[in-house]
Order: sequence, then structure tokens, then C-alpha cells
Amino acid sequence: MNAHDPPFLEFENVTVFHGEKMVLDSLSLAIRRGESVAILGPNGAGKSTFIRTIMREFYPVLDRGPVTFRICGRDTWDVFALRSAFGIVSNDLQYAFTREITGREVILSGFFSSIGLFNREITPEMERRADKISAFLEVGHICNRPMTELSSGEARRFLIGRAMVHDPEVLILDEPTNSLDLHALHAFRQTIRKIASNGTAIILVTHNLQDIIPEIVRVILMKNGSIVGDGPKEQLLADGPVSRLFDVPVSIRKDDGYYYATGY
Ligand SMILES: Nc1ncnc2c1ncn2[C@@H]1O[C@H](COP(=O)(O)OP(=O)(O)OP(=O)(O)O)[C@@H](O)[C@H]1O
Repeated sequence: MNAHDPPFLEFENVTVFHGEKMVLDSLSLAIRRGESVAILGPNGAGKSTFIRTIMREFYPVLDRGPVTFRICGRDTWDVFALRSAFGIVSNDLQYAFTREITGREVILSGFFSSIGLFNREITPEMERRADKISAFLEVGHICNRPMTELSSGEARRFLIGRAMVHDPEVLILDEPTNSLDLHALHAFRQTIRKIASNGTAIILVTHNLQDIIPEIVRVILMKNGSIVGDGPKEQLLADGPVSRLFDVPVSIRKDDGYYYATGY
């Protein structure tokens, strides 16, 4: 990665429909290589659709003027290569792993961008990588347990491990702390901070201010499919912008590098 690399993401005039409903409305934004950002917005704002559009699950309409839809300087991507290059962790993914599959197998499935292993050939190099990731995420001791016998927090770590097998330059986290209790939330934050300080950029999608780790300095506010704010978090994570974003009066409190909404 150097100063001449194209941005990670360049979107201009990206409009996406689900059926008749416009879910992304002429989005324009750029995210630099190596830059960590949080996309914050209420339920239904279009955040997941935005991520799924990056991953080429959805495509912008082309009949509303010129569109730029570029990842790492490229307009076209092999979808498998794209999904391997950028690790993604979402709740949908966690729900997909309901069968008897161990945490370690979940990590290994990242090599095939699959939900299970289905008799794929696992090379010794893949095994070594999975073990290294398990150790990094501090889940080596539970990696042979089935996913169905892990807590949400433990299972989430294996999904992060799955996303890390190709050593992605960007890790995309879509509502990563849903259903985590306070202990699991703390452990999760520590894990993401460790990954960020190891040089991986984080794109975090959330409606929880407290998910925004101190390493993320840029916040993009999304509402009704549009970007309604984009800038440094100390400006945007303030009473006015957050109250308007969620249509409820809140007071923002900052503590130890994290932001919390109170008083609603
Ligand atoms: N596959 C789909 N088909 C039809 N409508 C959809 C589909 N996916 C999402 N939507 C609708 O698009 C809108 C935006 O949904 P999206 O999941 O992108 O928002 P979000 O900001 O991620 O919300 P949440 O925080 O609740 O997950 C919602 O009104 C949703 O009902």
C-alpha cells in the first residue's frame, strides 16, 4: 500500500433498489486504502445494503446518470476474488453456521468462501494459518467445539477468524455486537482493536455508538439511504447530529475513547 494506490472504495451516484424501494439514494463517497471508518445509522438506513453492494451482491442502477462503482481502482471484479480479498463478518453469516461444524472448520471455510468444508482439500499451509489465527484470536482452546455449543461471542470470533484467512487489508463488520453480553462485548472490542493495530483497516457498520473503537476516527452517518454526515467522530458524535440521525433527543458522553448515547 502506498500513497499512489487508488482508494479502497470510490462510489459516485450509486443508487440501489430493492424491488420498487430505493434503498441507496445516489451515494457518493470515497474511502482511502488503510482508512478505518464507521457507518452509523438507524435500522433500515441502508447500511447492510451498502456493504452488500461493496461485495457485489447488489448493483447500482445505471439509468440515473453516470455511476462510479470502483473497488481498489477496479470497475469489475471476480466476485469470489472480491469476497476473498475483503473479510466480512455479519449476523447473516453467523446464522448460516447452524450445522455441526467446529470453530476451526469455520475458520478453514474462509479459504473457500463457503459455509462448510464439503470434503475440500485442506493443505498443511491452510492448517497452519488456521492455527495461527486461532491463537491470535485466543480461541485455540475451544476450536474443536461445534459452533452450536459456543456462545455468541465465541462464535463471532471464529467468524472473524474465517474473514482473516486471506489476511485481508480491510475487515468489514456488519452489526458485529448484536446479541453480545457485556463480557463478550469487551472481548470483542479488544479483538477488533488488536486487528486494527496490526494494520488491517476496519469498516464497521452499526447503530451502536459504543461499537466505534478508538482506532476509527471517521464516521459516516447514514439515514434513509443517504449520507447525512461524514467527518471526524468528535464532530459528528455529538448531541445534535446523533439526535437528528435517530430522531430522538440524546446526550452524548465520551469515556476512555468510546462514545455513548444517554438520556433517551
Ligand atoms: N433483499 C431485500 N429485499 C427487499 N427489501 C430489502 C432487502 N434487504 C433490505 N431491504 C429493505 O431495505 C431497507 C434497508 O435495509 P438495510 O438492511 O440495508 O438497512 P440497515 O441500515 O442495515 O438496517 P438494520 O440496522 O435494521 O440492519 C429496509 O427498508 C429493508 O426492509
